[in-house]
Amino acid sequence: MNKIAILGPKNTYSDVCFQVYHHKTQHEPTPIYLRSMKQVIDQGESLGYAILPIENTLEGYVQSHMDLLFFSNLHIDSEIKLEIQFDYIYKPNPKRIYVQYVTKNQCLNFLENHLDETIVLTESNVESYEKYLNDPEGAAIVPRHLVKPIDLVIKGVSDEADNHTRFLILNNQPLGLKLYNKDEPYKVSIVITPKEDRPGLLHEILEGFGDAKINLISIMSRPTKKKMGTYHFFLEFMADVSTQRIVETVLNELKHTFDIRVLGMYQIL
Ligand SMILES: O=C(O)C(=O)C[C@]1(C(=O)O)C=C[C@@H](O)C=C1
Repeated sequence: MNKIAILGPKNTYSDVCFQVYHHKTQHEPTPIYLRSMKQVIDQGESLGYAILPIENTLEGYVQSHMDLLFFSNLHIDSEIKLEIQFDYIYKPNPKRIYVQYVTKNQCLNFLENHLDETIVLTESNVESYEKYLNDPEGAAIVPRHLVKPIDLVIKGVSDEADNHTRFLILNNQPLGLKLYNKDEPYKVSIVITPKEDRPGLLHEILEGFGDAKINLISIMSRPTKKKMGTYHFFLEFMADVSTQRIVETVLNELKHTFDIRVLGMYQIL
């Protein structure tokens, strides 16, 4: 029986994503709740599945999570986007605000008005909630679904009301096109690493995709962490059965100059 590594404790947004994944696919690996995103990715490789929040409306790509994905052997199974809502709950005259490290960057305007309290970063939103419960002078930014009627609360503290996070469901299986709904377009995520450094490399990549009329969704560069000034490029684009051949041709062509790693060909659930 497969297991799935999820950022815990239970009821994090990653856990909500797992419930939605189960509902949409009827696939129910046993959830294993872990205390940090690094543990989720490390243990996901042996457990079979893992859930990784990768991008947010306000924060953009979560760079530390991207790096975890790049340096793992996991592939992308599918993608789920969730609405994210944060409220602030507090004890009278709080001295400390517990907030998860990605959540903090989604609530910067609110926190700017709370400079007298000490910000304590946590690994997950539910950890923030538990720390608040145990601290008589505590406050926390937490998902709305955790707030109880007895809590003192300020509702809606994200920088923008329309806030979404994109989660990747990862698996340790061999790479393959995973289609939950046939005939739907799918997304391709790849990492391109130049074999050597010379002018015009990025132009060559973009030209390859442009000439084939493949519509790129995003391109990001991240340090390879091997040598200062060396980067790999993370690209995402949409494809479907009619463009599958063209995509293969472009990737094969680029392989002459670049190391190409396909992270996944997957559907948005
Ligand atoms: O702490 C949680 O609830 C999580 O699932 C993690 C996480 C993240 O790291 O992006 C998920 C969604 C929100 O963007 C904030 C936090």
